[in-house]
Amino acid sequence: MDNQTADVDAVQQRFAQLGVNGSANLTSTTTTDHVSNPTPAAAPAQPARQRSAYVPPHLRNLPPSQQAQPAPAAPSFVGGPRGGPVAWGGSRDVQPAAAPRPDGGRAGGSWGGPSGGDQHAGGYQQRGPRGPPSHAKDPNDEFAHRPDVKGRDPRMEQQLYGAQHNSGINFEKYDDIPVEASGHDAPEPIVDFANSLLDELAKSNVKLAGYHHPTPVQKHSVAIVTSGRDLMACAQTGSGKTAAFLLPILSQNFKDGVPDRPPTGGQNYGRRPKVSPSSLVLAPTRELAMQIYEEARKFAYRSWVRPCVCYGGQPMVDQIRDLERGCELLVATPGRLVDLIERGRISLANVKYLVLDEADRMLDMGFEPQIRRIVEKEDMPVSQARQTLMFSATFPRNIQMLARDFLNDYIYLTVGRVGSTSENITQRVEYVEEDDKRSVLLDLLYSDSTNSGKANLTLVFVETKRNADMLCNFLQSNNFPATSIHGDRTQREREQALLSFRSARTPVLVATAVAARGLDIPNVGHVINFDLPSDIDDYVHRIGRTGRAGNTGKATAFFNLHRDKGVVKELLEILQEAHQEVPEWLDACRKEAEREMSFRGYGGARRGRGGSSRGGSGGSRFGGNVDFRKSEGGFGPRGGFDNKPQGGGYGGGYGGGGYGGGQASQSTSNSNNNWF
Ligand SMILES: Nc1ncnc2c1ncn2[C@@H]1O[C@H](COP(=O)(O)OP(=O)(O)OP(=O)(O)O)[C@@H](O)[C@H]1O
Repeated sequence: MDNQTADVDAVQQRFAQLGVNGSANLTSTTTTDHVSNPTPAAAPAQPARQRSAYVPPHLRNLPPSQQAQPAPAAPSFVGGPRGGPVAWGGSRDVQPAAAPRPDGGRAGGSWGGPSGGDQHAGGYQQRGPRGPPSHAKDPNDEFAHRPDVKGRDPRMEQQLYGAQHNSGINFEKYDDIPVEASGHDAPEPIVDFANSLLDELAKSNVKLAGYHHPTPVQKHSVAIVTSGRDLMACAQTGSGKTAAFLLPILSQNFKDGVPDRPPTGGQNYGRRPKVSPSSLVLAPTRELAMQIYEEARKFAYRSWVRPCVCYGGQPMVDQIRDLERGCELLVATPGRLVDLIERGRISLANVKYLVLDEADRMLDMGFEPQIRRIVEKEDMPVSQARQTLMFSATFPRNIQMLARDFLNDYIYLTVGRVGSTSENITQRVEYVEEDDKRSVLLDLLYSDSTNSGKANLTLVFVETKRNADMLCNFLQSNNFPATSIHGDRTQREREQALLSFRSARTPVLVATAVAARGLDIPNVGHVINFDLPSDIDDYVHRIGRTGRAGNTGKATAFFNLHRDKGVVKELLEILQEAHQEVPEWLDACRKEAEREMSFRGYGGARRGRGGSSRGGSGGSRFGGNVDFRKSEGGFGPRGGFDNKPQGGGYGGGYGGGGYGGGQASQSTSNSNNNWF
């Protein structure tokens, strides 16, 4: 038997063991054909089909006698953990035990963690006896004249900036995206980093990070924040929002100079002093918090600003120990931060810069009480005495209400249409019945692995934790190296799964919505919505895990009318908005769904939102690309609003259910526990 035949046999055996039943008509078509063109009428009521053994796409058009004959070599993923290929048919051991440590060997996986030695950009010189020696400053150093800037540390630079993934492809195309900044006296955007008002150390770190041009959101945000204004910014996924808030804040920190107070905040009535950061970033998920923290380390390099991160699922004692070594910029999830405040370990009295990243997600996850407590009921300075920034790719109206309470005379910045998807992502929607989903998924994974010449990672989203485990097991049992991430896995397991995925050891990650937001993983080439989410904003964030920073990516959604009719209208709008191909059957499904909903008396989209998730207009989701202050009383401090929480729905958009009574968080907090 020659090698090729052996490969094909191996592939055949793998698929033969699937226990996945392909339908009769599926076996005679290509991947695309069998899923994308059902007639709308036929789609909901598929005839009973005879089940047969799964036949991979490359063999489908051959007569049965040839189906076991030579075919393409077994697919492989290039770029395994040590740069070598990882064959699909390789080991089933998907544990990332010996994965490389891009962080230079910190404890606790790729995310490191406060307990894993001192990995802080600003902290390495403050280390105790076990740390490396301080790096003396070269007299020719460009910062030789600045006592607040430390010497260079090549090892640290390698750790922080070693693996740059910004390809720069299409990056300039961002300049075509329409930008709107509303609010009075919005400052002019910067043109480039070099000529901006950023502190010189910030500029130097930007260069080290490999950022040559600012993205549109960065151009505006740098100008707005350095001019001292509050900001609410909406920009597409992957468009550089993290640096858009970290850079100007750190730059302001550098300009402000080392504060004239002890790094740990001073008096605490005989107890250990409280940690008292000057910048606080709140993020919804642990993984996102870690990611922001890692970015902060890049931009804080050589400075006195020491970033720290705190999130649940990790021993509090380690985090406290790390905080006590000094913390000027704290990235935290709201729950853990409240715990630390309750234990008297953190004071917010010195906060000058407050950021809420993915604020809408935090509300959806039920964090509104914690956020309001942190911002309004502890010792944080009032909005006029701090700068507050809110960032997200989507901005439902309830978030605008939060902005009204937290922000002061802010600029509302939209880059592109709010909630739109990047045109760098090619989106496809395939009609797939529930029973066929696994089989179609295998087709897609198989064809990706044969077509792609580079290390492409695939992220598969499902709705429930249980389904994530089951699908992951299914893929593993078919020799597709996969791992999973969801809320029932321990933090360590979650971090290991991400590390394993990032390093392409397991190039398929099955995830619930816990991985939908903010995660920035290079080389995610394909996002598959195995289950479409019930909220279209989640769709936008999920597919935004690919096509980031000007790179291209693709997204495939499995749609069927039985399950997904609630999102069909908004999905269609998103496709049109991003100039994507809209299958005719999808439009027919929309009509069918609308007919059914009007028959049942639905007011609009699901979850009690009586209409669009933006603007509350009840119409198009893109009707709400507006600063709501425009329609409700103009700008200026507080925009002329009273500060009371809203009682009922907003403009008819939120009165129907989950968002009534100002309790947006509670209506969906359970879903966080059960689903993610
Ligand atoms: N000016 C820039 N030049 C080159 N790369 C950049 C620039 N700004 C950001 N990036 C890179 O782009 C990627 C995406 O950035 P980031 O994670 O901040 O996006 P985002 O807008 O926050 O996305 P999401 O909405 O999904 O959270 C990151 O890898 C980041 O390092």
